[in-house]
Amino acid sequence: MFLPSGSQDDIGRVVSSRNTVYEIFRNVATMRGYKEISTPVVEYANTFTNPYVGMKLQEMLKWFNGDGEIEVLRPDWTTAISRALRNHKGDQQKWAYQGSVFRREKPGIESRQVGIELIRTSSLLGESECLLMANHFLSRLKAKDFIIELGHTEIFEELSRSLVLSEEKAESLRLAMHDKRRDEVYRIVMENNSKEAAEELSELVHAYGPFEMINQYEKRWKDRPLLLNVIQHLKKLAHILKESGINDLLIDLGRVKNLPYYSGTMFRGYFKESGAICFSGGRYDHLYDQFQKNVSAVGLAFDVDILAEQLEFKDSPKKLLVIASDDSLAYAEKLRKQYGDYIVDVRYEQNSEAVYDKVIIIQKTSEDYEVIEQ
Ligand SMILES: N[C@@H](Cc1c[nH]c[nH+]1)C(=O)O
Repeated sequence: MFLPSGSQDDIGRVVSSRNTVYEIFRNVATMRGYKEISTPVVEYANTFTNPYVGMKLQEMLKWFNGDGEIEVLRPDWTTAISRALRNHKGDQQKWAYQGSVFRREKPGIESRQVGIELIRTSSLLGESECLLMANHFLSRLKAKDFIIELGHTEIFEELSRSLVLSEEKAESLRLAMHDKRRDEVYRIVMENNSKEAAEELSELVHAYGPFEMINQYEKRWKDRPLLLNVIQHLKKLAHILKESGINDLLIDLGRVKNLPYYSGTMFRGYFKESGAICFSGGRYDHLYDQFQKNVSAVGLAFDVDILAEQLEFKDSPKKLLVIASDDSLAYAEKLRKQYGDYIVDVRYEQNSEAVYDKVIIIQKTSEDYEVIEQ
């Protein structure tokens, strides 16, 4: 009644967990040489809907401004950052950000992200840094049970290149690939009378599993230079990850892009137990074309809400309750020094809800203060 549907207040643990995620992210990003960047929450819709980006206006939170232009709440950091950095001079390659994005398709509308964007790096350096940073950050969050999935936009693009499909049909095909509906993929492609493509694409739906599966496809595509190149690139990337101790890798060679601007390697991180996606990203070398700039770029964003959910507070400090009065507030403040490693809560009476490791009462005597431990 007081809040629009999709908006909500949060209290206590969930807020603390998110803030812990933000803090650890900032620390890891700083220590890896990232520079922080922030962009406004309100932008022009066209920044995200223009053909270079291709996001859908229907999914954005939007309104008309006084001049009749459509403005939106930031639906995507990557696009906003490319706009912000389009004329940036200097050699900084690694950028880090934190804040909300707003998309209608997401339950809750607002989702909190922390993320990184790397520009003008060689492709292996940029992609491996994204995933090594993800591993570093998730380890700092003590989130060990995750798995990384690698995919590449060019496999589906190459195998469907020869098809002549209306925009609508192309979208249905992409959707069927995304949902792994093999029969539907076969049916749509057969409408095009392309038996070979229908077989290849419907088989691609199942090119999903442990990373080692990639060797099969390396053999299968040995005479197809473009596909072979993609496979060898993914193998090199996986090799760097494995050498760095990251062994839980999957491939999804049939993956289609979840954001229109991806052009190359894509990656996602899943929690094994819940299957929740904790990060998602990829290469987008053509996003800067809209500014007549040729900039290679790759990045990923972490879902703060998902990360915060699985955070455990193992070593939270002990709690002290100081019961004071109007006369002893200044004295109670002094006690904080003495109990430097405690969480110190000053109140006038007991708290019926919280549990404390220690409770002390300050009583003012005629001369001084008396501290009584309970
Ligand atoms: N902006 C993407 C993540 C990403 C960052 N950089 C590249 N991709 C998302 O919201 O899913």
